[in-house]
Amino acid sequence: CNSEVTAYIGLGSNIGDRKFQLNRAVELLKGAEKVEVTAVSSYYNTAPVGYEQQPDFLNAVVEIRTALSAYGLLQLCSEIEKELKRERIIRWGPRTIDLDILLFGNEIIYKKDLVIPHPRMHERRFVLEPLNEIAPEVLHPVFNKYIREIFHSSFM
Ligand SMILES: Nc1nc2nc(S)n(CCO)c2c(=O)[nH]1
Repeated sequence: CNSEVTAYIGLGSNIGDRKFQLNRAVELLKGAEKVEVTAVSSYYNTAPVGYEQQPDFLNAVVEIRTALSAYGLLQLCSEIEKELKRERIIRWGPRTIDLDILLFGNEIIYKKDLVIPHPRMHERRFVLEPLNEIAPEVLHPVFNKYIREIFHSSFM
């Protein structure tokens, strides 16, 4: 397995059939070239963070093994978002899905269009709870703390 990494993607949806939306995103990741889905967290209903005047989200985290580069994975995530936003079932109207790259192996990337680890993941229970469920022993390469430590310390 030349140059494959384990990466973690955060999924979030708060418009339309949220569960269907997350399931579709997982299916599209499973069907993607150079991507193997190795774990999917439970789906968590979470209160909106940032802008409160919107519906609750359904959030999850997916673990993948991938031979894609970080930019290749970013491209795949935006393709999946576009694909799902394009799909419309009349009764629900627009669908919303976000795919955020949380971790990409131990890589630290700080570019205008790509920052990894995700800069706000350590402040977000809607990320930490599903991530801790499937990857408590993963090390955050910037904080050098295990996900379970960050998750538990975020409730001090
Ligand atoms: N609970 C919750 N709040 C959020 N605020 C924003 S922005 N987002 C979108 C993150 O990409 C979320 C989310 O996914 N879940």
